[in-house]
Amino acid sequence: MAETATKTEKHSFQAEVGRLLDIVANALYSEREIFLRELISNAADACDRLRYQALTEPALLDGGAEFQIDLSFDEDAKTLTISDNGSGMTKEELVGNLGTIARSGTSNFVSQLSGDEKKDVSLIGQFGVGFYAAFMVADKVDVISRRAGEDTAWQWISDGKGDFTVEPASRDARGTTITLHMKEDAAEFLSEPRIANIVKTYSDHIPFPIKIAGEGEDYPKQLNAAAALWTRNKSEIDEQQYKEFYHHVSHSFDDPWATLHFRAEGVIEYAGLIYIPTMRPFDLFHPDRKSKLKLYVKRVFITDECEDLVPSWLRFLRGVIDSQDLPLNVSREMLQNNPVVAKIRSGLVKRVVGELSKKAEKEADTYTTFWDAFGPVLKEGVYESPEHRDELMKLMRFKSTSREGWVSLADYVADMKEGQEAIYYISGDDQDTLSRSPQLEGFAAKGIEVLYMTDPVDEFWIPSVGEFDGKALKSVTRGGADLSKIKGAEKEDEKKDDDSADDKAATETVDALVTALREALGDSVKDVRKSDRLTSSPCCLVADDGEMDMHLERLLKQHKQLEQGAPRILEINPGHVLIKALAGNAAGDVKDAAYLLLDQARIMEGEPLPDPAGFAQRMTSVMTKAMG
Ligand SMILES: Nc1ncnc2c1ncn2[C@@H]1O[C@H](COP(=O)(O)OP(=O)(O)OP(=O)(O)O)[C@@H](O)[C@H]1O
Repeated sequence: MAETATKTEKHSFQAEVGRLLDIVANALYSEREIFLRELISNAADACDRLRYQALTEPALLDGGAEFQIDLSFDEDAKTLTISDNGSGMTKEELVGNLGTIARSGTSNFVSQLSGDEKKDVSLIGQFGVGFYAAFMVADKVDVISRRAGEDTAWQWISDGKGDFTVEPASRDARGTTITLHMKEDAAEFLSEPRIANIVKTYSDHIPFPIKIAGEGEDYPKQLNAAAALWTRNKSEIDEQQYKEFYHHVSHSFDDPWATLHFRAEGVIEYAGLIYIPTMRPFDLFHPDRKSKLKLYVKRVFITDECEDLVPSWLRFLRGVIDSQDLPLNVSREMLQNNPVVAKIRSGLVKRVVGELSKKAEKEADTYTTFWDAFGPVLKEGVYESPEHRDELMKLMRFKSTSREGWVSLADYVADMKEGQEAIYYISGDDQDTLSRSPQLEGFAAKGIEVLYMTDPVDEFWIPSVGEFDGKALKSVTRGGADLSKIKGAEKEDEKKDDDSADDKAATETVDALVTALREALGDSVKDVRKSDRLTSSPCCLVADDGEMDMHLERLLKQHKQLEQGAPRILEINPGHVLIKALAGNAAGDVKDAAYLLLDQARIMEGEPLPDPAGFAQRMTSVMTKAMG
């Protein structure tokens, strides 16, 4: 930062802003007209913010309590101006808000931008470009802003190429004026019909008048309806208007998957216009898990940080709640543990869960797309809000070993094999790796469906629920798997015939091998036993009943929440040639083989080897012997 004699300060954009600006200027070319929607949206937010602040500090409104947004253009100078009398910004706010992307998770987001236009456009859709959209149409932008309650104004100027300057300026009253110096190829926007059309399309619902300057009696002419959309009758609102309001409140580009517009009347009174988005926002799993619903009181914006308004497992909802019962001067602190807010919350949850249940049944296809985006968040509700557990469990969908698409728990249960008493699942990081797990082999052979649990949250809700419809949820990597009771699709010739004399002898030698392995491995394992769940792999690891699932243990270790895991049970496949050969030689030294089997099972589990050097030595020795 350098200060010159004219008090002009030069600042560089945060690196992420630079990359974002490149993409905004180029990739979003076909949707350029949204620059105006973004700037009007910011102006409206600034008016909302000041209206709230003025509830406790009325002097902030000195100079005019009516809010409005003014547009004007000059064809000769090639400028378009958007001016508001909202909160305005201090010098620090100008530098901070228009030079960085302050939102959490941003660097992560920008690092995902690939330079591939198509992909980037959809990512930006989750993010919203906001103010930076100005550079889609302008090669220079200047912003003059004066914070309500302050005397000085500041001017911010940039060509969007890496840096910006800030210097003192003058402005008659509070608010912000943004002047866009339009690019040669953006002259089309310097026309009243074009501007009027864009405002009508995207910003009709903005609750403040948006006026365009001009000559004659009709001017300044109001271009929008300027009525809060949620206060209007459903019959007066078309789909496009609902969509545009969604874009405004959510700051995203996708379309809503569901729209709930309602009015609750009774003990308490409130209106709601709530949306379920189509796309997962990039910060859905940010640790603060905050909801972004906007709370209004009698049409005055209060806050979008009212955590009690909606449980965190519905934090993907966007939209507005407007209460008639809360006092206008409600402070954000008063909203905590507030009985009115609690009632709104419970009504809202009921409504949303009801809508989801309806859609799950009637629009099964789009419902699974919803589930794919937001299911992992809804699953949190199963253990956070036990009162909704039953309904939420019905809403759950899973990928499984037996089907292409998604399956509900009810459908899983309906398709269970004769003799099957549990709902089987396997948990891990991704379906592809899980599908190759040795523990699934016996289930696959019998055609028993196993659900994939690939969301970290699965490790929490499953133990808290334990069952569905009286059927226990059972991990295929934990406890004994007595599959013999289940009538499967196994081919006749693959069935074990335990009665033959040969097999009896084989069983005895395998038993001897189990004992030898147990001795060789000592405390490295909890036990060694014959497996019922393996068909083609020689061995695998499983957790004992009542012990922590192996995947959860790995997760906790990764997050340094657990130092030492419990020893596992090594299961061996009596039908495998390697095990048969070892069993024939059980009287010999099985130590190397025992550790190689154990390490192999660990590798398949994706677990680090505690003694990689020992593993390499044994491997080398076995290979040398095999070749010699
Ligand atoms: N007209 C304005 N008046 C006052 N503050 C403004 C105005 N325009 C922008 N700001 C400030 O600059 C910040 C950044 O704006 P920007 O549009 O980039 O992001 P945003 O509105 O927070 O979110 P999004 O990127 O999703 O639009 C705003 O949060 C606001 O604090």
